[in-house]
Amino acid sequence: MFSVCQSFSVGLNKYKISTGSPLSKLQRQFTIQCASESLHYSATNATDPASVAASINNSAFTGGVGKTRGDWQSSCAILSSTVVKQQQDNEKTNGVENVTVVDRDRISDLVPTGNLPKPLSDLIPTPAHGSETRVAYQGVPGAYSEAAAANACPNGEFIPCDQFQVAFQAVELWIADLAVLPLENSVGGSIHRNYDLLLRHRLHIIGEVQLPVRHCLLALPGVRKQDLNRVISHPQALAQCELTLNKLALNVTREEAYSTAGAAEIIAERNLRDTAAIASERAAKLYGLDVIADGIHDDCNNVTRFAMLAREPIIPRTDRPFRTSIVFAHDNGTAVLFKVLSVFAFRNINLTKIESRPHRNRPITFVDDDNGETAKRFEYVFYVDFEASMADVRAQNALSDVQEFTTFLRVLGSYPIDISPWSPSGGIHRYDVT
Ligand SMILES: O=C(O)C(=O)C[C@]1(C(=O)O)C=C[C@@H](O)C=C1
Repeated sequence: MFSVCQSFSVGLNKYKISTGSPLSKLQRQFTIQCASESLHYSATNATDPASVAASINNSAFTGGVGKTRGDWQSSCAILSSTVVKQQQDNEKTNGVENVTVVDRDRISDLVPTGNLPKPLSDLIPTPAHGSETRVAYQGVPGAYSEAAAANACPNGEFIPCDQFQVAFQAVELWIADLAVLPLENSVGGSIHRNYDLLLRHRLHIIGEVQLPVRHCLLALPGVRKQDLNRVISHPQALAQCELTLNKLALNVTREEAYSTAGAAEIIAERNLRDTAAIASERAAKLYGLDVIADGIHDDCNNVTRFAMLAREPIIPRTDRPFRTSIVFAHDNGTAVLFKVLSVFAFRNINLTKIESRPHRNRPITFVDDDNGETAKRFEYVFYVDFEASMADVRAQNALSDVQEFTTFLRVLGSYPIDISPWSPSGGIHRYDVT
């Protein structure tokens, strides 16, 4: 028997939750009703309707998306199911889509509160443990990732991790509240490892940091460029400085290190007088090295985009520019990728990034061609970023359509775009060799 226990509202929609009998020790079935439909939801560890309401609100836009439209609505679009329906009717009559703000608590959020963007940090949840937000990053102090973490959370406590995966795990295991990890660089391109890890872990993107990266060549005090046999750094940093290193005409081999600042640390610890590191000025100060060439990155607009990852998503809004990141896969079909991308184009939603990675569970399929021969086809998952908030009905409807063409769809996060003032990171022709 179900009994009505709790009502809650999401934007303009009112919902009632009824609790049912337990499915198991840990699971209980709940029914959520709104004016137009009834959805079933079973929650692990949830014992009361209030915590179900909270977890629904949290997972609403970000959970993995099920196979059917019903699953999709219960996991992703519940916050706006009525709004979407009304909107679709409007679309039919007007051919135009409006932007609707959906916020779980306050109708006043329907009204944008000002012209200026708010700082990113006002969306970072306050940690329950009461102390500073703990931010995991890959590398050691002096790494660009540490600078990005400080940018994301100026008063944070920073936790260095030796691998990207460890930073993911630090958040999952509650050692950290956030992880700040690089996704792409304007010169070096995508950091594929982190795209793969996003899919393997269940963290949510809650923000981004676009960090201008200014590389320096560092060596022990007194070392001149003609003393060098080796330059060591993170592979991204080596790639970002490739042309400039050639121009400097150093007679050096290039070797990879796990972090730019880690490379500086190695030189200091081992007293390597024939080796330079590509790293930040801060790394030079921390490890007692000299800057022997400053601004050695190939492009003065050298920017790395970092994702802020958390265990819980943030509630998307429309009072500032938002980006949404999704990942999807599809089965064989004609022009599926084109169809998927067109759902954004038709709604005037700007795509800012597309990345494909091998489909881990199904990297290759075999297809019979017209000559009766079997060909191998590579299979991919696609990561797409687009400029719209999941609180925007255009984005909700676009994803509803994407669902039609795909076999797997997950919203990795809907988060404010970093629009902090731009200062170039110096660069080519600006180095000064001693
Ligand atoms: O080694 C560092 O300092 C890092 O923070 C890593 C990293 C990266 O992975 O791309 C971050 C920013 C720069 O693009 C170079 C390296």
